[in-house]
Amino acid sequence: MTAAALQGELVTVEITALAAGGDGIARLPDGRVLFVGDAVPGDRAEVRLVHLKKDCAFGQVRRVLEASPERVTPACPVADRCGSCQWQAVAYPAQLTAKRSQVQDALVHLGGFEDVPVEPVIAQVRPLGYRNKSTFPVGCNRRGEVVIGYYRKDSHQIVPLAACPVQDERLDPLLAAVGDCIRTYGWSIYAEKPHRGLIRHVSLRVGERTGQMLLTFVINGEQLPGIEAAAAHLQEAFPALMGVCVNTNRRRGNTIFGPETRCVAGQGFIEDELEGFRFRIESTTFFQICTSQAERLARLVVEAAAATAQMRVIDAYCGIGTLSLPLARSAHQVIGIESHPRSVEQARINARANNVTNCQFQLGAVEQCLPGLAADILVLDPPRKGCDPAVIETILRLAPLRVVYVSCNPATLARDLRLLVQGGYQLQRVQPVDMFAQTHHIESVATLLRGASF
Ligand SMILES: C[S@@+](CC[C@H](N)C(=O)[O-])C[C@H]1O[C@@H](n2cnc3c(N)ncnc32)[C@H](O)[C@@H]1O
Repeated sequence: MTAAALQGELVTVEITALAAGGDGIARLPDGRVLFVGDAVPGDRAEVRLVHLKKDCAFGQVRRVLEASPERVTPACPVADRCGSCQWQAVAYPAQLTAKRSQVQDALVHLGGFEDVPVEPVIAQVRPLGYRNKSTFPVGCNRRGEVVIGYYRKDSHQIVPLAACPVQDERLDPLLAAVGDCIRTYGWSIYAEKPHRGLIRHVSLRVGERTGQMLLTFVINGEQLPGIEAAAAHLQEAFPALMGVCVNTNRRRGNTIFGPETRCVAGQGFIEDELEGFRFRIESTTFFQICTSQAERLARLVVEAAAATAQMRVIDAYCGIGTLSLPLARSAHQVIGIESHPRSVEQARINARANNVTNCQFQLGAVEQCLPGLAADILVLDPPRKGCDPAVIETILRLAPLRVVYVSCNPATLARDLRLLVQGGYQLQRVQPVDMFAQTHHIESVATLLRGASF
């Protein structure tokens, strides 16, 4: 009989694959699945067991005994500590293979599909330096010095960053200058437990195509003393910095942005280009993290929707209209639905500024707006939690010819596709698109056709 593994014990294992959350997968001698942090498929490693459960266990690589051929030196000097990227040590082609399996596995195990048409992942042209937005928590180290960086995995301890190789390199000097600015002005730093102090997060945005930048301080208060002078100083040093904003978030908890954003210098938005359109992007409006991949995604959605000049398209969860405007080129009419008021406002401005006259936007939850509409084609791009069951019921009742489902979460995608297929749709194709190189996250576009059972 195999002796039971103990917490804290060191075990030697072979890593066979990467799991959905980013950990490597191995097996304990008793057969239990072991999820291993910082592992690469093909590694033989000494692993410390940190948490044991009845049916699985969790561990952390302590020493790589034989490195996998897929193991590479991370581009980031703090990759072993920073919780933002899980796969910096995994060669990019192996990341893509793992992401495709992740989508396939979710569809098979969570969606109950047998024969799944998952295409190879569309890779990012630049797997580093692609992030057009970074939002960093701000804290103090033990010496009371201001630190800006990402949280360590499973903690709220900040790993200080001088630069981030995953973000657009034009944001690196701005990040350093923002740190200097906070120190110079002596603004107090927010502490979670006592819920005191001002500066909580800083958010940096850059237009990949335009180079325009936007800086937002998220504060636990209304006023940041001296912000006008600080902003003027930053704008002088960074001519591409279009504006500086202050967002007020007085709530406890992990939600980054509060409900109110004020522009304190310049303008409260940047512009970027996608598929020949120019989009306004504010600090709190959604815009895909990599503009060039967002463009590929938009092309895929337009292709999959295959709208003709007679057709009406609904773009549900439309954000600022980055899919609606490209869809409007071939459709008779596009109706966007979005619950975030600033995004709807921006979507309308974006349509007008780009001379798109056949797009309308409704403010409200898809759950509430969709039942009153009719469409030939439905595009869905919900947040990670996927669609509310009421939305799926409405889709089955409205019965559009095609449904194009864009998802950043294979698990909820699999759940919702299953419901649509049970309701009579045929799953035609699933195309994963990498939007988040160096992390375990993956975007997918699924195309469904209304079946004969309608
Ligand atoms: C993943 S983003 C997609 C945005 C857009 N399609 C794009 O590509 O930029 C999801 C959007 O859905 C919005 N949203 C979240 N829940 C919603 C709901 N129940 N009804 C309408 N919009 C919602 C969010 O505000 C966000 O803009």
